[in-house]
Amino acid sequence: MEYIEIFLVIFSLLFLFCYFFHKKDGLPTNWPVIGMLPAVSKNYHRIHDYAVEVLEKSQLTFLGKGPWFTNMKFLFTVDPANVHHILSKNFGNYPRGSKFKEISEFLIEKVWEKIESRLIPFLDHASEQQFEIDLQDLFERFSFDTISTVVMDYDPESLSIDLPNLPFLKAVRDFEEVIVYRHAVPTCVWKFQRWLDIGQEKKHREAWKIIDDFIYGCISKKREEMSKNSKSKACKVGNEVGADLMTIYMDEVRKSAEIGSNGEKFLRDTILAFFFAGRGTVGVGLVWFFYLLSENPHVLSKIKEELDAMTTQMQYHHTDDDIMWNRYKILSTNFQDLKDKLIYLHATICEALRLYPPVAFNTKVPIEPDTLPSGHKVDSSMQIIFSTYAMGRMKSLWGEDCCEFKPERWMLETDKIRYVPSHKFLAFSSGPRTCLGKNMSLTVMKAATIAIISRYHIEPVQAHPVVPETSMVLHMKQGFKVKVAAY
Ligand code: HEM
Repeated sequence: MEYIEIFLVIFSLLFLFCYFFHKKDGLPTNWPVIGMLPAVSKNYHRIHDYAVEVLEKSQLTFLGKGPWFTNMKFLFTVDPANVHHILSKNFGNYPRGSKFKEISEFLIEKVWEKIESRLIPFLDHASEQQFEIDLQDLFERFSFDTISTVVMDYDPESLSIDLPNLPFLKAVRDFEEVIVYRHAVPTCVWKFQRWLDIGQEKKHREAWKIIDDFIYGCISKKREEMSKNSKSKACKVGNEVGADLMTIYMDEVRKSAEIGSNGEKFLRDTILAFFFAGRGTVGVGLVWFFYLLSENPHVLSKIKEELDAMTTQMQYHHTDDDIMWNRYKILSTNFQDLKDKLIYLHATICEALRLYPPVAFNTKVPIEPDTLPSGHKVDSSMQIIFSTYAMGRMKSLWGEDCCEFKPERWMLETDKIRYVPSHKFLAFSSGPRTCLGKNMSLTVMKAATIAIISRYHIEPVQAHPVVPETSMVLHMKQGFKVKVAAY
């Protein structure tokens, strides 16, 4: 038999095999040898929405398998009972202890400073010159500068009029891209690439060096500053207005015998963890929020109504200059007012984070074998994946209108916020590992929203569909192009 005939026979057999064994229920088929690779490859470009379809059809939990040689097993779940079990009840079995302090509200003044000194001048300029801007890029730069200032007391000024291309910003983007790549390919593949120092792994090494040098540079600069003037504002810690996280943690390292000689590395790791956790997430949260507002002008009007009512009702006697902008400023730097009084704005942000959670999925690996409330057995050979994106879009959890943007679902009739347990609204995770920047993020998002909607009209100029990228942080695939006009 000629080779071509042998090939045709094998091909026909494979075709018949695929035809008879292909599952007709819309769930991915687990093929011999290649596992679920075909279904995943076919839907990779729309992986988040594919997760919604699969999990809706499989009663909220689905067991996925990679090619046999990788021995990859994944349990995808959006079942609130499983989430509660893993992240709270049996937390010890799904490790990584928290060594962080919650970011405190006193840092909000630094946030407003960034709004006034960076965001507003840029938007004024864009409005005067009438040029198109990518709101995603703008918010990424805004949150990059804000988080750097809050965490390291350093403003990289990435949000300047000329939108500079900073090596550190690029290194951070490269680094995040490689992390996603490592999740997507078998461990042996990326480890081999690392050994050869090629491709994504070479990029990772180079990016890591830039980030490492930068963070250590900031630490030693801060040390110098502190030793030069030990009584300066920067050295006062605790609830002192103006202290950044690095200063607070340096004080912790100085006091703690346990950290000892690892102090420098502890500081680097802690600063990095905050930095990575906060940098992309806030920007992405804001861009989806503004996209949803542009699609739902009635919601924007209601936020403005609430804001107007607040600023006119509240008596800010302690300001001499009672112009509107100062009222917004006072409101936006009052942590308690932002938290308790702007109920509709709060509901709107929660609703946006439900539909477009900045951290689209999260993974855990059990230490010991365990049985989840859904009956699924898990062990240490298995990765458990929570799709936060899919969880916000399950009909069984949020009702038939789950894909609609309805801030009212977060409100009680008494105009109070409806309590939703964190194992159902997973945007900030749940249990002892809940996001430590949650309150800060909500505050930053509210302050930025107040500043923007009170001054500008935003007009989308999208010529393409707005869709999420296949990545852990839910970026928009092609950004969000808009024009701004000052009122
Ligand atoms: C809208 C914005 C944000 C969202 C949606 C978000 C979401 C999350 C999620 C899902 C986790 C859990 C990750 C895991 O289990 O591995 C997390 C952890 C964390 N987040 Fe955020 N985050 C946001 C903003 C921030 C900000 C601004 C900061 C601080 C600058 C921050 C600091 C942290 C830290 C330190 C952790 C790790 C907590 C621990 O390990 O105990 N986050 N965040």
